[in-house]
Amino acid sequence: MSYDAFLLLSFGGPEGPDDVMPFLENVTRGRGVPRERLLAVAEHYRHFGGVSPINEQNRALLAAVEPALDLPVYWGNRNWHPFLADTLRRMRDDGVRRAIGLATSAYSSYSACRQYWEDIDRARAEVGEGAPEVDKIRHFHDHPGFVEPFVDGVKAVWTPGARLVFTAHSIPTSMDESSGPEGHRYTAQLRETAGLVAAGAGVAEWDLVWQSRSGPPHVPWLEPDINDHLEALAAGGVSAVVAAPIGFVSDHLEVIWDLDNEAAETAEKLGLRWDRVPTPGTDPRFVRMIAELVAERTDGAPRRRCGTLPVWDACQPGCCPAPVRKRT
Ligand SMILES: CC1=C(CCC(=O)O)c2cc3nc(cc4[nH]c(cc5[nH]c(cc1n2)c(C)c5CCC(=O)O)c(CCC(=O)O)c4C)C(CCC(=O)O)=C3C
Ligand SMILES: [Fe+2]
Repeated sequence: MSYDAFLLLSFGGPEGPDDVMPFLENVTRGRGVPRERLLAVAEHYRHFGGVSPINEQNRALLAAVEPALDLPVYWGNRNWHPFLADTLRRMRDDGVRRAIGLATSAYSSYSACRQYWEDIDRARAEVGEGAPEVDKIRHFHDHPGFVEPFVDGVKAVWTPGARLVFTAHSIPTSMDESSGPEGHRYTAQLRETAGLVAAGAGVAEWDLVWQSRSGPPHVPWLEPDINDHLEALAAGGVSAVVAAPIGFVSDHLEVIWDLDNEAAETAEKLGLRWDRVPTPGTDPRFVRMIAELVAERTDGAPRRRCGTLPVWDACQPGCCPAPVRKRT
């Protein structure tokens, strides 16, 4: 297949205090997130002047990727400027017919995968006539370019006797059940990545736990939460924790608030030594990975990967379906 552009697809984040509530309303529209949760998360953003680091991180990633590709690069978000529809309109005006897209999510699940396909469909419909076609790059949870930066991060702070704890964004258990072609692929991929990172760092024992739970309390989400897990570890006599947020590709707000602030505070209260491993960000191996993933699609380059779960280029229709939303 030949493509005439590369498109980075991401979540988006506010870039000032006035953006916070409109951004959060975009994220949560029709998703049954309680108002109190919304207001609490708005406070997290306000601690950073209403600016999420995610947009700057995506600009940096795009700048690093551009010289590694033979294609013009573009960037469009789900929830904030530059919105995907505006980007697709600009691409059409630049003469782009068919783009290869990379979402800033390594894993399966509605939020991390199918929802990006829906974003693309909606944005193309909004642009209408001449809107570029967009294909999406496969999950990369087991690509060495994603795994190795975490391995180095763990090694850099490892102390014998510490507990290695991997974290990822919690999702509703129903969303995990319908993730991937046979279900539960979100948790399966995360376990695979965790095992690969732990093995690379030479650590035998590790845990996979969850962070950043949203949604109403009566809806079950993946557990345990990192904070509850720290309590359990401390009660069991553990004295040091190394936390590796393998659910994310950059140190955005879910990392710098939910881990560096909340979980670090919990650890301090419990007398636990706490080290948090960086995400890949613009690590040269991660940047090279993106070029390799594009080459898989354009030149039929072999897939470089270290896991064994199946991966695929195009998602089948039943994969990661949108959650059934009850109207109340
Ligand atoms: C799986 C997953 C990822 C990882 C994959 C990926 O990266 O895509 C992720 C990433 C992110 N989540 C982010 C922010 C938020 N997520 C929310 C809410 C939700 N996340 C969900 C899932 C995920 N989210 C879900 C199922 C919801 C419930 C609402 C719904 O069904 O959609 C809310 C609403 C308020 C609240 O937290 O309740 C916010 C503000 C940011 C931006 C951070 C920044 O600004 O720096 C990023 C990268
Ligand atoms: Fe989220």
